[in-house]
Amino acid sequence: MSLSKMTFFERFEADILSCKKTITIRDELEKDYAENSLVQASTYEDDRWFCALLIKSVEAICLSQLSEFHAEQENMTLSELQTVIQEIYPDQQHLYVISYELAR
Ligand SMILES: CC(=O)Nc1ccn([C@@H]2O[C@H](CO)[C@@H](O)[C@H]2O)c(=O)n1
Repeated sequence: MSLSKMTFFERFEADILSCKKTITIRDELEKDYAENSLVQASTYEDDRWFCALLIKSVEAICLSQLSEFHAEQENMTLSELQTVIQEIYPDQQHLYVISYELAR
């Protein structure tokens, strides 16, 4: 079964709802989202639902491949994104780029 729920840090909620953040980068434990499936998004801090997302793709990535293009889709600079990923997933080289659209 593919996953049907995803949590985000609350600080990213506004960017997701305004479509400024259209990808998330996750590890092995959170890669099993099916393309074209609907996923319910809630905040990590208090598990508050805030939107439904339509999964567009899930692609494996090596940290060394992280680019300005990914950062743009995160509404961050590349160095901000590298810092965030280092904080959430220290020492992990293999991650997954999950792209999504806001479901309306
Ligand atoms: C709350 C939880 O369980 N996990 C995560 C993991 C990641 N992210 C965000 O995805 C991007 C790349 O990782 C960055 O914008 C991250 O901050 C998130 O919001 N929540």
